[in-house]
Amino acid sequence: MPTTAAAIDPAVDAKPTQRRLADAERTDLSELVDTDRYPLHDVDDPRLQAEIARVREDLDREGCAVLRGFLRPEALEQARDEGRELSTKSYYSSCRVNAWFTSDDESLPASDPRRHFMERTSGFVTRDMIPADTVIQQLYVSPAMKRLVAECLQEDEVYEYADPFAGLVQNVLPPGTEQPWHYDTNEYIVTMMTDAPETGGEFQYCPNIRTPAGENYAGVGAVIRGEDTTTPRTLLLRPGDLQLFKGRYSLHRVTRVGGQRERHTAIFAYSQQPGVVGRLERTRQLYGRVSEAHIEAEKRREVRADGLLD
Ligand SMILES: O=C(O)CCC(=O)C(=O)O
Ligand SMILES: [Fe+2]
Repeated sequence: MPTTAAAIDPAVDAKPTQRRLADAERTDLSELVDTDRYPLHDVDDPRLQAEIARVREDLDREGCAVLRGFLRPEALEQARDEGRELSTKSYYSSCRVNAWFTSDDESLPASDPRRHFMERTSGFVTRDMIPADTVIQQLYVSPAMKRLVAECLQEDEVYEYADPFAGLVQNVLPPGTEQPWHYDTNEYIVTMMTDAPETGGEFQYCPNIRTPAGENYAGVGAVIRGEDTTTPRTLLLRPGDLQLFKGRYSLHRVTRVGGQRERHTAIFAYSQQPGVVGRLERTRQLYGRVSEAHIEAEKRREVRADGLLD
């Protein structure tokens, strides 16, 4: 006769699991998020409305906003421990890049900022490696989180990436590494540090240093060469703060990490449309491998480029 766990110990049945799993129907994040300050389950709550209004203002003004103390202390402790465990699965790549990620152009004078190359080390743990019971995976898929991000960005809806790797990643910066000055290709990113280095690893940004009307090479060059130290702002970020950042026009970097401890940041990637999958070559470059989803998405793009289907 088969015996079930419940038959042996009735308490098991009464308390099936302690750990919550990522669930795209779960709106109540009160175990993880400081919902006294950010009552995510009720978008109409005046406390949340006030926070959203402030975030919108900050984003409009300087492309950067922070929801301080977003995680509850116990959830932060869990996220930090999970991040430390996950970091052993990081894929690292290093390359020399300029702020635009373009290749060297010898026709330009040596002093041009496009010829200023900096060492960039990326360490990433991809979504497929991040278990469903981790704090960051639970947050990423929750409708309450998506609603918050959509409200802050004044979008109707935001969606998880369909990309099996890139939707949620943990960014790992070991001591001695940095993310040099750059712009993002995404309109915005949502991030949360889960572990801070002992020294360095500071997020610095130059609000709207370029605009759709111009690159402002002179101004950008002065920052990149370290001649202009007054334009960059340093944002004090603490583990458990949620950051929204629009990086298309605001040059930014993470300074070199010092001390013994790594810097861990969760990056929550959302899009305006469902079904987003990253490009094949870019995926290989960033994560060292690709999935069937990337290969198939690339094939569909090629078909579309021919104009033969849809
Ligand atoms: O880790 C951060 O705080 C931001 C990193 C960044 O700029 C990026 O991933 O593009
Ligand atoms: Fe960036």
